[in-house]
Amino acid sequence: MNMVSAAQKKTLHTILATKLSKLTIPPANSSSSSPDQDFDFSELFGPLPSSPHPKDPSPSSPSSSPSLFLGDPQIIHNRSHSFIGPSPRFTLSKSLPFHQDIDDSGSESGEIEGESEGGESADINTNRVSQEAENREEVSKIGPVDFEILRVIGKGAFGKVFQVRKKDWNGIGDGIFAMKVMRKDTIIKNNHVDYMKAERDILTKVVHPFIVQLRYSFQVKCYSNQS
Ligand SMILES: Nc1ncnc2c1ncn2[C@@H]1O[C@H](COP(=O)(O)OP(=O)(O)OP(=O)(O)O)[C@@H](O)[C@H]1O
Repeated sequence: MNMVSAAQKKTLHTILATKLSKLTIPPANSSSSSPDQDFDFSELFGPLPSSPHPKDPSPSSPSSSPSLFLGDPQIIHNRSHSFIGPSPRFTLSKSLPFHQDIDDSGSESGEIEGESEGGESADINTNRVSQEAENREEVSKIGPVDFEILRVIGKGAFGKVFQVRKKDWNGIGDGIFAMKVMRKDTIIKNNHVDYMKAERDILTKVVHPFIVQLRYSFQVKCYSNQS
């Protein structure tokens, strides 16, 4: 058996050490000019309330500093989609039970789409068929004003996810939801429209204890911050 001599080992270590010392880690934000621009929804929701702890989502928490909510959530893993969405040969249903275009007059570009997915504590175990009928009237009124933004809970390739509380206007019921907000202009620009519609359709229709159900989806006009 060939044994590596101590001298050879030392040489290998030296080569390895030289190569490693030349490795550089690029700064996190060096890849694009303004990647967070697509994830800034302050014009829609205003500044987020301070709530550093998920169990204490009260906006009136006195101890938090502004940076806790103005900053982004801790990103554990960044994904980047390089694919171009599903093939257009799949015809997607337009008559989604929970989908409503709040602002039909707005142009596609510049609108912001929000989707509310039942969070863990939201009641998503009701019978969907009867729920559809029950909620039809409710759905016609659903929009951003019906949700109180509590905190940012995540960021994906296409949008930011907020923890929100549904307001109990008419005694219909409130609850904690996850609201995913995406910029339609970015989705269109990146050719991800079919992908987003497929995700919306699938999450609306699939009822499974391991898959969050999409309860509402709506779009609003983007209010640009022009100074
Ligand atoms: N219903 C939810 N309940 C709790 N957290 C959620 C929920 N939906 C999303 N999140 C959090 O927000 C993050 C971003 O979600 P999002 O759906 O935008 O992207 P993703 O599924 O992680 O990745 P991709 O954008 O590649 O599909 C998730 O990784 C998760 O941490």
